[in-house]
Amino acid sequence: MGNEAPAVDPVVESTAADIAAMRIRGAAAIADAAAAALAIQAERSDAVTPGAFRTQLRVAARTLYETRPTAVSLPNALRYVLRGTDGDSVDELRSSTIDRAETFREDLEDAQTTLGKIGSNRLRDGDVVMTHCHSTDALACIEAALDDGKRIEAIVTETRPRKQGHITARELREWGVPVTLIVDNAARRYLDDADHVLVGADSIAADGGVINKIGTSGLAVNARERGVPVMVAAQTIKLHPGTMTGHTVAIEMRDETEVLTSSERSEITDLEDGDDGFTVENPAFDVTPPRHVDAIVTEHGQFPPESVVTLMRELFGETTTEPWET
Ligand SMILES: O=P(O)(O)OC[C@H]1O[C@H](OP(=O)(O)O)[C@H](O)[C@@H]1O
Repeated sequence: MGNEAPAVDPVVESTAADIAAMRIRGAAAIADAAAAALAIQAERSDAVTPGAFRTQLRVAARTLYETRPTAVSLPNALRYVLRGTDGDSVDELRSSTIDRAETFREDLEDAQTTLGKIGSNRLRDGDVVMTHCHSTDALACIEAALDDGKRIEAIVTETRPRKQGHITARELREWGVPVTLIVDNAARRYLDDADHVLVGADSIAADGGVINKIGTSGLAVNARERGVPVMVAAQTIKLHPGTMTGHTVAIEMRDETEVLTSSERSEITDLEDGDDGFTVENPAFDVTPPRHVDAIVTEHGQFPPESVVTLMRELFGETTTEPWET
């Protein structure tokens, strides 16, 4: 009995469920929600010994970690908070965890503001920006450019299958930015009207490869062919330390119901028992090779993708076992 994994706070469970179902989505928002959930776990912990507190926190971190595999901001957030958990008593552990989570969340917000200012330098008055999916880091660049009085227009891809382009369009319209919404397949046609492609990232690999919403790599290849620069807005929590030691970034495969309804499926297969010869694949992300990316904009400055590894080493050092695995 004593060896059973301790129960985690219901808020941790519900945050994990919200991340998995994408009610909380976007790499930065996921990291923020995970840190907030760990703080609540710490605050409400019923552990009576430091060992029990730490075990409970590790189980909470693992619960959050197992929700979605691609955005490295999630493990980076969990690692940051857990490594700051310090003290000899439950009370000390509790308050250090809460403080650390708060610091993380504040830094996250500050980093996005700084990144936005840096990224806005690439945008000139009157520029047209093509976006893909919904990225708060990418939008921070546009917001900063607008704050500087620049007029910006946007071409927004719908971003199948979940149409997060609609979120981008709504936000840009709230800021008064003229928006043209297009289906993903129209991107190449409209690149001639764009001065930049601006996207976010879920993970950045050590070789400068950008892991972002499915369709980004095709868009970047087309942009290169059209001579339109591709700018990736990514706070340093999107840097994937594991890729420095040869790990690849797992690409999340999501449910086929995001792509087609069951009645659409049965129109295709027309078989009550299903059809073994018909498969739907729904990868949520793809990898854009560094040669198709012009700049990665972080809160520490802009980097050619190939040089991002230097920053990665500086910030993360050598990777070790994750705290929730021990
Ligand atoms: O952190 P921010 O810039 O907000 O978002 C970064 C990326 O996270 C999103 O993934 P999803 O919608 O969670 O699958 C998109 O791929 C977006 O570009």
